[in-house]
Amino acid sequence: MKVKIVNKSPFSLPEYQTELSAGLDLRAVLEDGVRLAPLERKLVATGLYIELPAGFEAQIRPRSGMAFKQGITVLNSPGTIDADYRGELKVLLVNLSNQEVVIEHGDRVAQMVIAKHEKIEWVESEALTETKRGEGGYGSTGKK
Ligand SMILES: O=c1ccn([C@H]2C[C@H](O)[C@@H](COP(=O)(O)OP(=O)(O)OP(=O)(O)O)O2)c(=O)[nH]1
Ligand SMILES: [Mg+2]
Repeated sequence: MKVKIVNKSPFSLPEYQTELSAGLDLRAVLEDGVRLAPLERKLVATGLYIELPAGFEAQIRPRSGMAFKQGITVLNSPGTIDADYRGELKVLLVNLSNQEVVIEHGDRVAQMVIAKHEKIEWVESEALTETKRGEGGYGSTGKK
């Protein structure tokens, strides 16, 4: 599928790192590096603007390496980019480690997965179809 993109970043377009990768890595566009104190969050620019077709969204997700090694994750994960959004793609990072973490200009800070989604119409009803599970959840199965 072809997707329109405007690239105002100094970097090349986001790429799949391997042939069958689901995510396109996103690079931070920063004047200077950004410092994140423990539990601090910051919105990081990407310099990218995309135009998704109707019925698609982009999900901004953490990179597992950064999460494991540095405790950096995407606070609103998965971030939702709507098909009608025309603003700059931004990544909301949070530092969940107990140390300050420095993010440098050009670091790959998150990955973006393009996904299909449904658009639904509600059928408002008085009651729902009965099932074996019923209202059970939160570890209800396997209990005696
Ligand atoms: O990680 C993110 C999440 C969102 N957005 C942009 C694209 C998205 O289409 C728009 C709105 O996002 P969302 O619906 O999550 O935010 P909201 O708090 O509900 O704001 P709004 O009232 O503008 O929808 O912000 C980003 O750039 N990065
Ligand atoms: Mg919204």
